[in-house]
Amino acid sequence: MPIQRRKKPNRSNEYRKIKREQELKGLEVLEKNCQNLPLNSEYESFKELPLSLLTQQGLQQSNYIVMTEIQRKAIPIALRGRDVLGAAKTGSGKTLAFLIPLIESLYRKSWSQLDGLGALVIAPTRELAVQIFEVLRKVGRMHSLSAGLVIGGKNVDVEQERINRMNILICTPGRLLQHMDQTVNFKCDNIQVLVLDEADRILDLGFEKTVNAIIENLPKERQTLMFSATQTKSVKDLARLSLEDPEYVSVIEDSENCTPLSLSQHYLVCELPQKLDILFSFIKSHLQVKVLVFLSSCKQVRFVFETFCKLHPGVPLLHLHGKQKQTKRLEIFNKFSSMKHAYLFATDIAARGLDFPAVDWVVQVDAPENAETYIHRVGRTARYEASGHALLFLLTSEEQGMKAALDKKKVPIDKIKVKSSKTINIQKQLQSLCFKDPEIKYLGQKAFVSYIRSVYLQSDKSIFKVDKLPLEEFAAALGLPGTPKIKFVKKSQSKNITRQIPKEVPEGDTIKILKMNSNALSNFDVQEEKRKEDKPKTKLDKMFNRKNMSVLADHYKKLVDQEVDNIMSEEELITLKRADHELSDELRQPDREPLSRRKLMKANSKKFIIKNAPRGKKLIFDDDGNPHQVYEFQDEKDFRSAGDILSQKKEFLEKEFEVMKKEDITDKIIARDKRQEKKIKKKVKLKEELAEENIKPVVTLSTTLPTNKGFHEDELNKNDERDFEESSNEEYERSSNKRQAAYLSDHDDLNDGEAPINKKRKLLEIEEPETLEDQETLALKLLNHL
Ligand SMILES: Nc1ncnc2c1ncn2[C@@H]1O[C@H](COP(=O)(O)OP(=O)(O)OP(=O)(O)O)[C@@H](O)[C@H]1O
Repeated sequence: MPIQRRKKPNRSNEYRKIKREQELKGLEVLEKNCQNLPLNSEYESFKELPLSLLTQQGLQQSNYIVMTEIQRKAIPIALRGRDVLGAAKTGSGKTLAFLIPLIESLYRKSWSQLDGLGALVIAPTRELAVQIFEVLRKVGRMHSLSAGLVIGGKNVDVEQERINRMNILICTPGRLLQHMDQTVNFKCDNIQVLVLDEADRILDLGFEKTVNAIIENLPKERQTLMFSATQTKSVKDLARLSLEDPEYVSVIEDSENCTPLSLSQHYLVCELPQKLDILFSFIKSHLQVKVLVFLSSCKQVRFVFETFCKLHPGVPLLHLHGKQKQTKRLEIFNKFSSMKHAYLFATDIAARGLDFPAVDWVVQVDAPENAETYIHRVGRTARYEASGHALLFLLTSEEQGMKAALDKKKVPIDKIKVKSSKTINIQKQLQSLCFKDPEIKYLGQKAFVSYIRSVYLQSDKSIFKVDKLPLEEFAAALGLPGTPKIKFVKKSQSKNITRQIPKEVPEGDTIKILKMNSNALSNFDVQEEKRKEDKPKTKLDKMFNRKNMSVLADHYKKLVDQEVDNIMSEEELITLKRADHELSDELRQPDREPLSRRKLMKANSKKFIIKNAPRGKKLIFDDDGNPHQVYEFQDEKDFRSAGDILSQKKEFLEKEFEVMKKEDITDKIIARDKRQEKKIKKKVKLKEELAEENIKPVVTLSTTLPTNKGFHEDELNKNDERDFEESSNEEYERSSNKRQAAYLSDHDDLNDGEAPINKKRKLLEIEEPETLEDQETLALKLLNHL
């Protein structure tokens, strides 16, 4: 009797099974508790909520114990799976209010890497996305979910490789849409939770179309959470479209004002030329503090930063704006976060969501575009339970309009007076800096133009009045020897100028300029009379118009000749809202003016053609003989600023290794195809030769011999083909495995299963010939055999 073996109990398997059952039971209970969570209870701490142990541990280790008001109200609703539209003051903890439900939702669904992307968080700026990512890393540290940051400014290929492995993505809208369009296998059809942080800003930045396109790519059955400190009509419109029966949670409406109670807010009224004197005096009298200073454009920020650094105020100065490289921006963000006493000059890039710890003051040297931006800017101080101060500089012409806008938004702000006796005048120092350093002068000119333009572009004309600005005095206050040329022309003349929009401008931007001209040019237009300017008037103008002049000529050209270009390149302007963020690179062809006969003849003259013929470009050839532009190669300064040499080298080698790997695969495929082609040719030739000698070829895999009687030639050929297919599929792994062939004489009997050698048959096992040597050996063997 056969002995029946008893199966050994596999302890680890059983243990795992029991554990899994317990986990599932735990998840069921958690789900039930969430669904039955009473919403009107006054929860105080996170412990009172039905959260997973892993989240509880993450919160505890990050010192998040007691909930803030928005967390108390929003988290229970979101845990029940409802959509939430949340509004709460700056610094009140909205980030956790959406991150906790997001993590818990995926956890309760036992989300794993196999399930793919489960949650998306969209933020308006890269810095904010990085910050959210850091909070997620802190509170989600005990979970095994994978999370990635998709924010642009980095290599798309690297992101493309990793993006498909993520469960949670924190991203900026443009880059996310780019991946949706370009990344193979990037799937969003399993998304469970979508978060839009600072939704109003996303829309303000002109990302409405992008967000709509993203939402269209997401499954309808999902939870959507939208948060901001300010809610605009456009957010409510978006909420109506993308949220399903949302719960509106607001802790602003209940309170008397919409800024933190621990924030003291003041404004002062001054004239434009006094602004920098007052700012410098403020810095000199507040050295032991951490201050965020807002200015209206990148050029303003750069000029104030560069000049104030040279004036040595006695406190570290930093600057942050959108024209800096991403790595630099993050470096400054981290540096300012870690510093105790410092001044950061910034554009509105730092206005939203950023959580710099312990900022004492927010000083707004240039007025915000509206009350919402004011609320977000001052929200960088007095965060969570800290206190803070805010100071706003207003021009006399701005006071009434801005005060009314702030009152309407319930912003408690008091007026203070500036003691002129205590103000330090820095005009002479700035003049001397501009005189000594053309770069500073150039920056000053650009700062001047960009400020005037930013005022001109503001949409709220009840606050911003460009015609009230004292231009000459302002230029002098910046230390400039003269007032940069910004001509104000009448509306009719501006029409001509808009037709001369350069080719390179994308269609969206063109529309934007046209719109601006049509609604904002009732009295003035910040354009110069292009036609007149085309002809150099004075010797100086001629000199400046000559190419290859010093840097100043270019600066002059940029300031005077290319005002239109400048307007369009200034993306950082507060009110310059991008009309179209689609990834299309269609360019608009400008309308061209008809040429006169004289001009036409001139254009066709030989001299003109030779003079204007395209010049050859200097190219550098690499090792493979491919040409490159000289400036494709990075200059040393850029190279050094990109990080230390070793890590750059490592990164470079890794990238090149990836490229080599891909190239290797292509080479292998080409080589394989060539080999196969060669083999087929040889086989056909061999078959013909054998047919002449009355021998039939039978090709088998090395170990098997056919046992069926009556293998017809067709079948043999089929077998032959299949063999090739197998070989092609396994080529990479088994390219060294050689197949063997057996050649049988026509009257050999293969039927009876006996060893064919016993029969009167000629069996010869040889290796498939691959090289010339193999072929010679095969020919010899065949000759011997015959
Ligand atoms: N429950 C909590 N306990 C302790 N600190 C908290 C809690 N919730 C949030 N914070 C802290 O409060 C600060 C502000 O939080 P957060 O950045 O989420 O605010 P916010 O409402 O998103 O602000 P903003 O509107 O400016 O984006 C952060 O430093 C955060 O660590």
